[in-house]
Amino acid sequence: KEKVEITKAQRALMKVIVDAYNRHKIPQDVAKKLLQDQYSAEENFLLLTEMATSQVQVLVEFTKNIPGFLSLNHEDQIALLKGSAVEAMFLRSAQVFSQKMPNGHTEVLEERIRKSGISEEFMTPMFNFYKSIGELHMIEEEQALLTAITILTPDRPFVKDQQAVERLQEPMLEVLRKLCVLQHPQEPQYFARLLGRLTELRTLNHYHAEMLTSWRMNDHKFTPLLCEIWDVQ
Ligand SMILES: COc1ccc(-c2nc3ccccc3n2[C@H](C(=O)NC2CCCCC2)C2CCCCC2)c(OC)c1
Repeated sequence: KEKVEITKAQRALMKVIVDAYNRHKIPQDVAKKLLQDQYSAEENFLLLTEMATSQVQVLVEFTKNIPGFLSLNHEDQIALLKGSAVEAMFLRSAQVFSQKMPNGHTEVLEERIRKSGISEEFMTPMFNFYKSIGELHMIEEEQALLTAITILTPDRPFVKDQQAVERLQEPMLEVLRKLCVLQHPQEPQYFARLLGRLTELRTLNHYHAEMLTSWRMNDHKFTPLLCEIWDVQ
């Protein structure tokens, strides 16, 4: 039986990531807002673009706190952010959707999202992902590390020095692996399940631009930041 122990250095790395993650969590208010009222497709689209814009800004701040990130080649820093922003947004949405809510609230939230204006064909892949994240019952350390690992994916388009990114991602993967063994001793394959979610997350990337342009309304307006990050307009 492998005796797993998180070293002092690994605990310090985890603390840096979790503190940054908690400091840069956008307010959960989007779920509360959606539970309060029903909005038109136009209002929902505006809410999505506002939430997504602030989430990208928060993601940049979180990423700057990842040890070693600011020492990477500057073009590679941009390539990593651009390459992971949509995945980080869906990962955050899944965490918001899976958070503990009073009885029946998650069902109302799901209903509001289903009727928000997004076209039918994307509901299944999106909710399948949200539910598969929810089933993992991740602790915040796992959520924070998974977000950092998503950002530090070496094979994003246009990344020049992939080895430098691997050198940052590997210690995160090792801490997460140990954490999973310690947190879920009954589930030796838990870490593999967690990484499997990252593969599912990449498929949402493919749907993303079409989810936006097919939103049930005319004249989809995006903020300049979202035009940079999303493949729209
Ligand atoms: C591209 O298509 C879509 C479709 C749905 C969502 C989504 N899934 C959600 C699950 C839980 C709560 C909110 C959720 N959202 C939108 C939102 O506000 N997402 C925020 C993005 C930044 C990080 C926090 C969540 C809602 C959907 C209902 C209409 C208003 C926007 C989504 O979030 C990427 C993207």
